[in-house]
Amino acid sequence: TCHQWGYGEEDGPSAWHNDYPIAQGNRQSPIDIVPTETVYDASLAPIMLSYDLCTSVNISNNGHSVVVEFDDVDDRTAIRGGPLENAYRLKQFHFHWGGKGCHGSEHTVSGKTYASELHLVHWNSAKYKTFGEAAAAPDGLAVLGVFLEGSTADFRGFSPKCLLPNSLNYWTYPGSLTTPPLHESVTWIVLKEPILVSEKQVGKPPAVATDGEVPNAVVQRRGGGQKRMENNFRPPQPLKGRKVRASFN
Ligand SMILES: CCCCNCc1ccc(S(N)(=O)=O)cc1
Ligand SMILES: [Zn+2]
Repeated sequence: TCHQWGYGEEDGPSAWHNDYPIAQGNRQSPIDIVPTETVYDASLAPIMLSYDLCTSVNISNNGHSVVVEFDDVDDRTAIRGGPLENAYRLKQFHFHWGGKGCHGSEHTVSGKTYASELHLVHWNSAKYKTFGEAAAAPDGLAVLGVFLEGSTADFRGFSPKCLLPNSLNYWTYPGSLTTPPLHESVTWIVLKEPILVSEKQVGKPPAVATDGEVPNAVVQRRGGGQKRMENNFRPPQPLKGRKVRASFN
């Protein structure tokens, strides 16, 4: 069978190891972040985001999420500092969400789930020539995770900068893609402070699939061909001895 995966009963996270054995690897994501078990590392630099000259090129529903892609021909739009040794170039951002109520984030904080989680995906353009190459390398990607919870928030323009909270305090740990191919290539940087988005925005999944083309994330939804894409989050994975560092005390 070709690599069809989703979030349903048959093809969801508990089945992914059949096609992607790395699902049971030693640096899988997401994880449950337990603040009292994190280690404050004073040598961790602040993260620096240069998103001012970012050029989004498209938005698409890939059957697993809504993805906004960026023009990544140069380091204009990049993340630096933090646990990173050089600039990582912004490739895309996307979201993970639930259905009703407050579960939907991938990372959890002492078991607390948020309504949704934004992932800003960057790749190590200093060491690799393409995103695909970087995505398979242990130091290839850096994903900035931002929790979203309910109320109303500004959403002017499309600069990812307006999607960020006031504080850039973060946790960081070595992990993986949270969807197949689950490559263990991600340095995760998860911001502690959530941003606020409106209940109706988070509760209501994005535009339904266009008629006829029903992405696989929708196909296995039971309840009679509902057109909603929801619950596209992977549950927390074993820490396997990894250290989670905090940039703040
Ligand atoms: C070489 C093919 C890789 C495509 N994979 C994209 C991708 C990017 C980010 C994440 S996430 N959810 O870990 O940020 C998952 C999957
Ligand atoms: Zn993601």
